[in-house]
Amino acid sequence: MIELRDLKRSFGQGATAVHAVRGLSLRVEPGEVYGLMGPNGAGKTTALRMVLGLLRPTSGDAVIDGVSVTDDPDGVKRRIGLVSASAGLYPWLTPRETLRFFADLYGVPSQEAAQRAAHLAERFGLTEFLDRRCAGLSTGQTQRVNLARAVMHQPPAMLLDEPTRGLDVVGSQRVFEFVRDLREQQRAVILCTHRLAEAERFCDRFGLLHHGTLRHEGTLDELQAATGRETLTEMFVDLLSEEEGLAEAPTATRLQAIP
Ligand SMILES: Nc1ncnc2c1ncn2[C@@H]1O[C@H](COP(=O)(O)OP(=O)(O)OP(=O)(O)O)[C@@H](O)[C@H]1O
Repeated sequence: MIELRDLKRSFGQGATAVHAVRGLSLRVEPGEVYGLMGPNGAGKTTALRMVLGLLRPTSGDAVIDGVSVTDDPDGVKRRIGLVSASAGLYPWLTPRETLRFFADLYGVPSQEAAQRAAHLAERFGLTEFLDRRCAGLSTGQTQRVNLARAVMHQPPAMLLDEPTRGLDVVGSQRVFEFVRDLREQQRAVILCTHRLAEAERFCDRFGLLHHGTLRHEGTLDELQAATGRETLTEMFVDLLSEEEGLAEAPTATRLQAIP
């Protein structure tokens, strides 16, 4: 399970401080895919970096599978897998070496690591380029190695940050299958993406983040009932328009903030 407890993070101090995350609380159960959505600058990356133990919260905590990130950031790293569009691979390693390297990093015994690597290579179609240097791989091939690498240590929690960015239809489809597998394997998943239509299809529940606070949370049905809008895109337009004083929708159909 992933639990964020009143997580806050500011950068700088005084009048020029940026309050990137202003008290974020949410819970993702095993087998649930949670879409953490928000416009540019909403605070998604800052929140994910805190959950990963890469950035210390100003206050609050994130608890992964019972382990607190503020008490035991290394323990949390062992329990989380990350897939990020911006995470590169070591160019001088091959995919085979990459999988073994990450297995070592997470303390997976070598015989088990070899078995998992073989299984994942098969599952993600890496076999034909398993011994080629990662520097020469295409974007789609790199992402397949990234997906395999992220689950080498079989973490109970997964963070997916723009996992389909730069991928073609086939590459994106592979990511969706990966997400389905994660759900079936009872992992708790947070997915951040700007591709709202994709998110609607693949997430069980959503949190709409804006200026570092969760403005709405629920299943798509619940969000539709609360906002009077059909799609996440319409909800986002409302959210942004509201802020800029451009909203023309009558009050009853405009978004209601979480108290
Ligand atoms: N290291 C930093 N120093 C100062 N400000 C920062 C830092 N990191 C993030 N911010 C600010 O915090 C706010 C939230 O940024 P963040 O990257 O978390 O947003 P995001 O929702 O991930 O945006 P995007 O969708 O564009 O990636 C932004 O105003 C950003 O400029």
